Amino acid sequence: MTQTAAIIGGGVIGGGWAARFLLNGWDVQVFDPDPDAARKVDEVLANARRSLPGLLDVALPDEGRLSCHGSIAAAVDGASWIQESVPERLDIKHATFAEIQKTCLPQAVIGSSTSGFKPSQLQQGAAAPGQIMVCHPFNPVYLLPLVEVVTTAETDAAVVKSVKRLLTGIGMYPLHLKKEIDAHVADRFLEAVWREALWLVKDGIATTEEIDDAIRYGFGIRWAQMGLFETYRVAGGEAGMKHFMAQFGPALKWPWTKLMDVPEFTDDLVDLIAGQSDAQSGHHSIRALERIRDNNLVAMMRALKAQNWGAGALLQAQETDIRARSVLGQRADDIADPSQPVLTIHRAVPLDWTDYNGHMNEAKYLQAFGDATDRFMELIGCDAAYIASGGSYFTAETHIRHVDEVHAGAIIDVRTRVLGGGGKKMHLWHEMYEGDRLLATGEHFLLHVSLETRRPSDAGPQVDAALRRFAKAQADHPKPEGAGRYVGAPR
Ligand SMILES: NC(=O)C1=CN([C@@H]2O[C@H](COP(=O)(O)OP(=O)(O)OC[C@H]3O[C@@H](n4cnc5c(N)ncnc54)[C@H](O)[C@@H]3O)[C@@H](O)[C@H]2O)C=CC1
Ligand SMILES: C[N+](C)(C)CC(=O)CC(=O)[O-]
Repeated sequence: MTQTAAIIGGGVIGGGWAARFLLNGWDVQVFDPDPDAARKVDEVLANARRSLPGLLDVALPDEGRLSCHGSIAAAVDGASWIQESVPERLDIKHATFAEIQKTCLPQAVIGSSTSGFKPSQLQQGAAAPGQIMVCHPFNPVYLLPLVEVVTTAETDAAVVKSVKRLLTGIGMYPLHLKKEIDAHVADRFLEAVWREALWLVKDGIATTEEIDDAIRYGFGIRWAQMGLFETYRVAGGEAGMKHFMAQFGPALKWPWTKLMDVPEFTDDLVDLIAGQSDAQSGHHSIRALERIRDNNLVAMMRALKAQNWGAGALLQAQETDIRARSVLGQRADDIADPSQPVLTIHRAVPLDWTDYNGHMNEAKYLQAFGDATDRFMELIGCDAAYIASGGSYFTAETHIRHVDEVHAGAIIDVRTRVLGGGGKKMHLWHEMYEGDRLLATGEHFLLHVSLETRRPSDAGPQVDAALRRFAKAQADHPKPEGAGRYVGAPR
């Protein structure tokens, strides 16, 4: 059954939460008193639609329904998750919780996006304190997985368990903190770095752009994949962490830092920072910067996914879970009617698959058809275990016809037919669609090989039988239009 999330406050963060829930199949009900809020949420959603679905190599569930409401009571009606993202002021947050708790479901989770307040502060004076907890996300909420979950003694352990399950289900990484503290964990780092950067600008040591360069050309990339301690462990060389600490620990006491002071936010300092920031990035609109940021995040996260590491390992796990629950997790025996083409790919076109022509690059058609072949091999039993036992298929010949273009974010399906197969041979026909629009066809001839001799060999009996079952059941279908075509054939 579709679940409903209420988003109270639809600004930068509320809009991001709305997109995260919606694109993971939840219905979303928004309340925000700003008359412009629906437009802003729509704009965030448009950016999310072009970036989030393509993170995975399998489609997310169908998008839920979005509605905007004129009161908190209407927005929280029937919601099992309520995410508060109103401005960072305790009095506004308290008034919002009081209004929510007048009518919300008693079992609903009330998560607060607060960047700094402790959950015990949020719970003060609440009708049901145990229902309120910190669920602190990171911008853009629809792409970044981290959520700091901070609870108090009032919070039921079973609720925490269900909160973690629900957040994991929408592709997030709940980090449950052992103790509450002002600004949780991640914002304490960010504040420390920000404070130091402000001094560097104020003292004329570096501009905003130079500081950003110091991060993005170096330790920023390093942190994204290993964090702080794992990075420093490696930096200690063979002698490891203890050596690293012995060598660099004393430096912490040298005057390298002004971390304990905060520069005063005088008009001069604000103008200096804002002016440098305008010079650095003012030629891009905020929405354009968001799109640049999202393109980069998607490319980096997909690179981490290929390595099954860090945030990428989380994507792998989500993808495995979605596949297992869909027809893409089927084996040949699960398919009652083998006479029909088999769905082998159901996914969104990722941002990093598009090119200078603004559409899916030709190389990615081969990628998608290659993935469809891999999926079909798995379906007939040529899976990781079979390959480890020494047999596999190598592609000998490929012919792709590009019929129509497709853009980032579109959901594409590949349906696969067997034109022939058995013994050493497998002849596949892939058709790629967006809805019922044919985008491309791929004809692929593969040979079964022994991975030991690297020479053609007959497929194992179970793989062979499964392949022949499809080939026989589909043999009476007319030959697909375009099959056997070659580049010089008359048009
Ligand atoms: N912007 C950021 O980078 C991050 C912000 N947060 C936290 O998220 C929360 C929201 O921050 P932003 O989205 O950045 O602020 P924002 O200013 O973009 O959005 C706040 C929204 O709340 C609405 N609002 C004001 N009073 C309201 C009320 N009584 N009921 C419902 N809506 C109301 C406003 O109209 C506005 O659309 C804050 O607690 C902030 O600390 C958390 C992570 C990152
Ligand atoms: C600046 N900030 C404190 C609102 C930042 C956050 O809370 C998290 C983020 O997205 O950086």
